[in-house]
Amino acid sequence: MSFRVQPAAPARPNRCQLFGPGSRPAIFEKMATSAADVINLDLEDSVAPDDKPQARRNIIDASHNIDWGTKYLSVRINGLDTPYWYRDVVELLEDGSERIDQIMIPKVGCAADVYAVDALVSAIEAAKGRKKRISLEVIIESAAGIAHVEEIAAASSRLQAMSLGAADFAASMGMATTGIGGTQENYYMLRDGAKYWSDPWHWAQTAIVAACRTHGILPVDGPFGDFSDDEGFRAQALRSATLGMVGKWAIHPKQVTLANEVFTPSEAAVTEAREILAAMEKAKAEGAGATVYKGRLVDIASIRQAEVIVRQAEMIKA
Ligand SMILES: CC(C)(COP(=O)(O)OP(=O)(O)OC[C@H]1O[C@@H](n2cnc3c(N)ncnc32)[C@H](O)[C@@H]1OP(=O)(O)O)[C@@H](O)C(=O)NCCC(=O)NCCSC(=O)C[C@H](O)C(=O)O
Ligand SMILES: [Mg+2]
Repeated sequence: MSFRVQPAAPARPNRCQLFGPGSRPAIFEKMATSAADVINLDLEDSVAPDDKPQARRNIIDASHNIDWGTKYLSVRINGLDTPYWYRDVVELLEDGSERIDQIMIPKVGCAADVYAVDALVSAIEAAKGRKKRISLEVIIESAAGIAHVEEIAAASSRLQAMSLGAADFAASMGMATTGIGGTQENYYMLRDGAKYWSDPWHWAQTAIVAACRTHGILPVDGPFGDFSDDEGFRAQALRSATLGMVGKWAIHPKQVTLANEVFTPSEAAVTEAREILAAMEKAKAEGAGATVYKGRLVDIASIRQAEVIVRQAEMIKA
């Protein structure tokens, strides 16, 4: 291990982030009673330009009047290249209730983007005497974002989560697809005439996970656009979980259960992790640093792997 200890990510469940347009207040109550851990009310791309002022007011009202229970309540502001973002932050934090937990910044391209929002949030919090410290989350969804992912992860002590936004990412990278996540028809290897599909999102996800884990941030997989394809969603989410991501967005309520299922460690996985920990305790007592569990090697690194699963399960139960 490096002399610089890897910081822990925030200990709160983030298995599913359910999105809804700020211009569609009729669904806010449904979002609040959903099983998602995080709610993202949107002011950005799901809201038409003319509707943005009203969408802000809808979200401000909802922060006062809707019972959001234990949900982590996040609002996606507009990008820093638009004329909207500063009013989003000012109105939300001057007029919105203390129930707002987090601001999501889209299309972050460098650390200074996060710094700018942090500075504005800090000034409003101080001026208004807001009690709760607002956290930030960012979306990596551009070539610049992925190129600067590590400096972005280190940009602010407010930063808690980072998502991959597959749609804008594909556009910014010039990828030849209109698909949002999942298998892409033309991304395959050919062997003996048979196609083997590969995962074009894998490298970006891995870069995000590494940056997040280095700086104690939650890595999250973004949207899966085809909400009629449950199996496609599940496959994408399982790959993300295997890579170290903690959750995934839902752009339709039917995706919430799927995400929660994948990002909640199964009883079998938790039992196995606990058995590995017990086997290693026994090995340690016998003076050994490694042992055999179900015919395979487990050693001190296996303790750290098993602890990831047990910690995740305990945090979700708490
Ligand atoms: C995708 C939708 C527009 C679909 O809405 P709708 O046509 O109403 O769907 P259904 O008729 O199937 O709805 C069934 C019931 O569920 C309720 N509903 C719908 N959506 C939501 C929701 N988000 N949360 C809670 N409840 C919802 C309906 O009211 C129906 O209820 P009932 O009548 O009582 O049965 C819509 O789902 C939607 O707007 N989704 C969110 C879109 C969004 O926020 N997009 C932004 C995030 S993705 C993105 O930005 C890309 C990213 O940045 C990137 O670059 O990758
Ligand atoms: Mg986007």
